[in-house]
Amino acid sequence: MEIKKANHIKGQIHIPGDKSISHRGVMFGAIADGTTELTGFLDGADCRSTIACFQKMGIAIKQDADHVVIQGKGLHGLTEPRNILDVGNSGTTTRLISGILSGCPFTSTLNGDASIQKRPMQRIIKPLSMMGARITSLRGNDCAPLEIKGGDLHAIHYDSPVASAQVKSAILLAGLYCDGTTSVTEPVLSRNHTELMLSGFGANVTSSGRTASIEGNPHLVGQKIQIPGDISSAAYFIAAASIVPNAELMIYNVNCNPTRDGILKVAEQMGADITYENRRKVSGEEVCDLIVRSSSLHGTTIEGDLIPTLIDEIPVIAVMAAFAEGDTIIRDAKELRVKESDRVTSVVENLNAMGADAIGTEDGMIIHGGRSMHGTQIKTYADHRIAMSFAIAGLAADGVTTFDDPDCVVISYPNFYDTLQKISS
Ligand SMILES: O=C(O)C1=C[C@@H](OP(=O)(O)O)[C@@H](O)[C@H](O)C1
Ligand SMILES: C=C(OP(=O)(O)O)C(=O)O
Repeated sequence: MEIKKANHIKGQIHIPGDKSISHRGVMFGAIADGTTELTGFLDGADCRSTIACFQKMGIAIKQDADHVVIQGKGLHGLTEPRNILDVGNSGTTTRLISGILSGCPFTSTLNGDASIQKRPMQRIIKPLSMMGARITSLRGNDCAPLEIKGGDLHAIHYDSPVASAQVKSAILLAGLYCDGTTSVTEPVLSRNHTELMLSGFGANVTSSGRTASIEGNPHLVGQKIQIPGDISSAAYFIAAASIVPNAELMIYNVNCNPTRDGILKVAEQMGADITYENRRKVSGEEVCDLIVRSSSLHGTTIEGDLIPTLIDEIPVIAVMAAFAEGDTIIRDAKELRVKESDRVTSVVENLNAMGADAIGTEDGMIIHGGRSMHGTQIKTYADHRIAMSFAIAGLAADGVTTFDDPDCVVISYPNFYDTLQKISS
């Protein structure tokens, strides 16, 4: 894959389904009674890992591209898997499924690729163990592989030290298997797809500020769910249309849930030209169409409550910052260091290799924008978001940009390069 400097961007695109919502649709469908039908499902490697895990526990799931039908067996219908559950590269699969497995009276083992074996799991092991699950990190390093012996849980209130929807969701899902109310308070509110979707399936979920609560033993009923496009995937095209001259791009069907829309706020704060059309609600989620045109961007500060609303978009925001005038400061984003790669290091290293002036900090980075940028071979660290972010940088940099592992985009956006080619020239 080679990316060359683009002279303009034009067109209309539909981006693939939201990854977070796709995972949840499969998981909640599996533990609901009856049929769940998902349209707009993200046919990416991470969501396929989630499907495969539930198939191994006796759930019939048929997938045809972005259409998925799940024959749910109810809260207590999963069967003990005969083999290891392979979570692949997916942190969301690992942490959410652990919440469900904690409630199931059998033993299971989760494992995944080299990246997942380095991601921190103590953050779910601790609260799920407090609820009564017996979870062992088999190599004693608080990472996968994990062995989970579930059953006999009790409700807790948990003050989470980390703003993480994966941690919150694991606890709420385990709470389904408890008598009474389970609740989680986060330091900063994280994405709320679990709360919205579980309540659509019939659970009694309430949210008040940074606290989400769930009543145990609900009757979950299969649903028809239309999954909106992923704002984390739209982010690459929002950035591209903002930094390439002569751009006008229509992006249809973007999930703009306020717990996910930080990229839009920050892009506008940096001077991006974004028009919103056709705001609507689809299957409980806010959706809109976007028109993005070229603009001249300037630096900004990104911190605090905004961080969880754009955590996965920081790599591409950093790229925008390198093409903006002035300084961009990103702080309170220590979580970047424990994603598919250490995204402080992987972003800063690649930006500087392209000619930018970026410095990594303990919890973020500082980018002195407006330097002259040139193509290079990008080190993706097998991280889909690094590959896609630097493909966008390549569109606005001089020369040619290549990648050591371009195919890692299959995790969240298999057709990424096709769509990029279609709209840029
Ligand atoms: O719940 C989810 O679907 C996700 C939550 C976020 O992770 P954390 O919960 O670790 O912040 C995000 O980075 C990830 O891509 C998806
Ligand atoms: C962090 C991500 O996903 P996960 O945690 O599910 O691996 C991501 O998609 O950027």
